[in-house]
Amino acid sequence: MIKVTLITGFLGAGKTTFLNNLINKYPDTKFAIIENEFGEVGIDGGLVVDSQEDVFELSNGCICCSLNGELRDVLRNLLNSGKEIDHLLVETTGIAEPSSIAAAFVGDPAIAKLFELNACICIADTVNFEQSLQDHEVASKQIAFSDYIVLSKCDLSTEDQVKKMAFHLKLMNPLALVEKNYNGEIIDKDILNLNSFNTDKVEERASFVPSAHEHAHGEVVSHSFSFEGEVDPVKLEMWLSVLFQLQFEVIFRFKGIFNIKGETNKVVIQGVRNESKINIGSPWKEGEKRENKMVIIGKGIKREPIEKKIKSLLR
Ligand SMILES: Nc1nc2c(ncn2[C@@H]2O[C@H](COP(=O)(O)OP(=O)(O)OP(=O)(O)O)[C@@H](O)[C@H]2O)c(=O)[nH]1
Repeated sequence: MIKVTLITGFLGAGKTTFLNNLINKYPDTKFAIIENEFGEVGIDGGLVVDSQEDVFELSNGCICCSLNGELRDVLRNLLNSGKEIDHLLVETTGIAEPSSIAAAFVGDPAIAKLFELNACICIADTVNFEQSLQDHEVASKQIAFSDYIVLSKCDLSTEDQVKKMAFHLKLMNPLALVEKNYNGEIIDKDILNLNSFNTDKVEERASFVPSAHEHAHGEVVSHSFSFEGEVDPVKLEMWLSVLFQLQFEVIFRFKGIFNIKGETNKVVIQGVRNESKINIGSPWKEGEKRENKMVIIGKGIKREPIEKKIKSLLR
């Protein structure tokens, strides 16, 4: 299995700088890198530090739309090349939606068998981020989808600005870890093994989610819910399939841990665009409060209908 780390973030946020530092931090890891650029001529590939690495460029389009088929071809070619690869880094264009790229790794069984999506990292520029958020919805989608948010250019902002931004981002995406970064240096963390899509990691992060919370940024809102009771699996499945099929354009991220009727273990569900990933988590411990937890981040999502829906799931 080749682990995959997606690196997203708005235009000029510091993605290539971060990626280069990542490559330097792991000299013994054999990387393959996919650089996606929107213009006709790819230049980011040339900016990657170590020419020893296999750099694939997907230019003149954005992987999340027109190039998704091409991404699949590159992945297949990578496998067929017979090259030894430990880890794949995918740097998206600044205007890409990471969820649709992630969906290629989760939704295509041939790819999912060989590539394991490990984490999605968003580089958020402390200097220009507020403006990008206001002007471009995709900047919110990148934050909403990521498991790990790195604040870049902290050396160019005041400590107070950085603190405020970190606080704000945690409200926007209560599931993500937010870290400060100065000049692209790598934080002292095992970035290649964040394992954010693993069931136990989702469970761990969910324990930090507030029980009831709403945070809005323009039209983008993040809702968290926490409720007791046994959830009916058929009703839950029906609701989520409708939600993911019909509303994936407005739901940027979904993660939930459920206490399902008749299940001795937690059930962990993650939404990646119109795909959902259902896993059996750890067993409920004796005496543990069997609390369902759910986070939904998206555009213009109202809280009340979901609260009503929750009640019907418990009946
Ligand atoms: N001072 C400072 N500059 C940074 C930092 N991170 C990146 N930069 C600079 O910001 C500029 C853009 O950085 P890149 O790494 O190319 O950004 P990117 O997100 O890959 O850019 P695009 O591919 O165009 O979207 C470069 O001049 C970097 O040197 C940082 O933490 N501090």
